[in-house]
Amino acid sequence: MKPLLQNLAEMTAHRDHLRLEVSVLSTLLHQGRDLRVRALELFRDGRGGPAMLRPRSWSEGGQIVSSRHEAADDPQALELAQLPELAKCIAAGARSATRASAEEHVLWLPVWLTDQAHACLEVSQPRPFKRHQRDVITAVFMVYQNYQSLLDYSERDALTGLLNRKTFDEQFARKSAGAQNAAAPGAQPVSDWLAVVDIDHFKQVNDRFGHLYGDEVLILVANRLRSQFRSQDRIFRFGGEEFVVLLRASTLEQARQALDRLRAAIAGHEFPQVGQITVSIGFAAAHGGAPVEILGRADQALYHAKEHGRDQVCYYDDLLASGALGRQVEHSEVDLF
Ligand SMILES: Nc1nc2c(ncn2[C@@H]2O[C@H](COP(=O)(O)OP(=O)(O)OP(=O)(O)O)[C@@H](O)[C@H]2O)c(=O)[nH]1
Repeated sequence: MKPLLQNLAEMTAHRDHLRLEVSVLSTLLHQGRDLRVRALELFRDGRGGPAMLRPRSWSEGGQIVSSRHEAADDPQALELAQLPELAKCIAAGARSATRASAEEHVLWLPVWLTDQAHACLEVSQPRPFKRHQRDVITAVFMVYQNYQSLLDYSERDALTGLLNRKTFDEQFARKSAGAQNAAAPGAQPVSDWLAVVDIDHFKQVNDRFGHLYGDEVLILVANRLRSQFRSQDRIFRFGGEEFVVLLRASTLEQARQALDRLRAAIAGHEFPQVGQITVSIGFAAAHGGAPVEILGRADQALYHAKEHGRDQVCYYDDLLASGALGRQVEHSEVDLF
């Protein structure tokens, strides 16, 4: 068995959330005989749907394995309410919950990031936890949670709390590589879309009302993006007044509708002092090329939306099919880097 300190050192060497999770589970697994460990992801089933959970990684035959499914499609997902002790603990913002029966003793440790529990570690064994054992498990968990929050901080934009560009570069490159591996015969069709959302005439907001009001608009638009999309969609602030959404939708029409709903929601919102603002959106399928090419396509569609009246959603393939891009790209000032 590896010494605990060595396990902790290995754990904090990871810069990737899933590897870090696997590493903490593997460390916890060494803290008792017949111990079972799981990391449960907490998510919502659709916008406003019930709180759900699903095992994302778990111990199996002395190893840690991870689910191959996305949270929303995971057949192992269940409603949080089915684990009432854990549901109560999360509702109360508490640090741990337990359940004891003749066959099993369970300890749940929710992972809190700011004021939200995104995941929960579950440790169980057939006998009660000894005091020392529970203290060690809790201490390992605290190191994990602190490190998670540092990692999370480095991945986010300070103003809006959305994921930052660096995180986009890392996650999108990884996702694209995964999609290419999954492009085997019989694999599920990839149904991700990449949208670039850009506030129209944002410079005027700053010029007329000042940077503080400009910042406020950015925060409110970010909040709107968060509430408009589901938990499996990823939202990034790319810099300035530009946001990128990686959207999961089964069809082109669903993606278009989701993006147009966002556009209409922003256009219909009265921003304090500033009044009405609009956004232009360009989007493209998030597969069929290198990340930089996909981003370039969405950017070209955005550029077209800006050039043709703003406050609209444009899809790259539509523009290509209609010949609209051929003319535009020649004069394009779109900067890919
Ligand atoms: N308040 C605030 N402004 C920012 C921030 N980052 C970038 N900006 C401003 O965003 C503005 C972007 O302006 P432009 O790129 O000219 O675009 P625009 O005025 O939105 O025009 P279109 O995109 O063509 O509709 C500039 O005035 C930047 O100073 C920020 O973090 N806070």
